[in-house]
Amino acid sequence: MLIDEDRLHIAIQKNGRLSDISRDLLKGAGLRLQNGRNALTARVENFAADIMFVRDDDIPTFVADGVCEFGIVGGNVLEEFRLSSRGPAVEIVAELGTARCSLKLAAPDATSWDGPQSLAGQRIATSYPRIVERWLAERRVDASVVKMNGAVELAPRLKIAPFICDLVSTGATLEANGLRAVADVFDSEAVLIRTTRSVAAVRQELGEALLSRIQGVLETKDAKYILLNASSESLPAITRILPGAEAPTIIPLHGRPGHFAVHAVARESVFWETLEQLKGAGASAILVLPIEKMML
Ligand SMILES: Nc1ncnc2c1ncn2[C@@H]1O[C@H](COP(=O)(O)OP(=O)(O)OP(=O)(O)O)[C@@H](O)[C@H]1O
Ligand SMILES: O=P(O)(O)OC[C@H]1O[C@H](OP(=O)(O)OP(=O)(O)O)[C@H](O)[C@@H]1O
Ligand SMILES: [Mg+2]
Repeated sequence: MLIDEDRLHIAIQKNGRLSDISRDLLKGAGLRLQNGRNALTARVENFAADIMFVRDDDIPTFVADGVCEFGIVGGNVLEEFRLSSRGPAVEIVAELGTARCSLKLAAPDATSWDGPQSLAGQRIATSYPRIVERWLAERRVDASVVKMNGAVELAPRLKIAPFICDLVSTGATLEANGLRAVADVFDSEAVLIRTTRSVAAVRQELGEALLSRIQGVLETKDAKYILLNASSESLPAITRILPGAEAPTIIPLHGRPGHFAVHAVARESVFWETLEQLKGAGASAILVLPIEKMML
């Protein structure tokens, strides 16, 4: 497939933790991908866009160079790229609230730790040398950083370095390797990035359309439509409880003076506890409905 000037190009991870997240987000935005899992590119059937399936480390470069207008990548990979000399021709246009993890400094359980100065003169193995070097410089600690591309947790056992700095979410990998986290270096989540290079008008327009759809998907992720009935006295308390709702619509109930139907979009998760609170405040006939699409 040749690069087509009239189509958008979106870089996503081929195989790994971000692959399904990225495909699902594009699917949620209504994009139907043509090719299967093994292709390196896919044409979108119903939107003028092509998808590139690449290693996550290459995604910021593709977007910064303008080869792809959009990409989905971990904030950690983007930050490491931004600290490189290639310059920041990339902007974050949406935080995806998923693939949350932290880059943490860790050491074998028995290693003593009295704060960052414990690292002075030590070696630290990591796949994110620039982030770690910045963290050390901010704390004026002089330590050496050893780059490893994977299996960083093995470094202390292999005597490559007594400390590591790697991604942690549940902590199970650290525990399995007899390591404990001693400091948080960088918190990360998946992000949608866009090139800051100028883009041909047709692709600029496609980009705006895609972004608006993706923002709609993110807005509706936890959003629910709530309907309930309430008396005029209970309305103030009820509207205070509605989670993340903007001004609700309040409609008089036919044949029941002083009683209203309340319709509201809740932007946050609606838990059973919230329904119980609403009921306690005088609401009845409470319905919580999923929202399929939203465009603001
Ligand atoms: N344990 C985790 N929990 C949540 N998110 C994670 C976790 N580990 C990594 N991530 C996020 O997912 C991204 C991709 O992780 P993955 O392990 O698939 O990358 P990779 O092995 O470098 O893949 P590639 O082959 O594309 O280079 C990471 O950069 C990070 O943002
Ligand atoms: O705290 P945990 O929940 O145990 O997760 C942390 C692990 O997850 C990531 O690796 P991943 O599983 O993506 O495998 P990889 O090393 O092949 O990238 C990361 O590099 C850690 O090794
Ligand atoms: Mg990678």
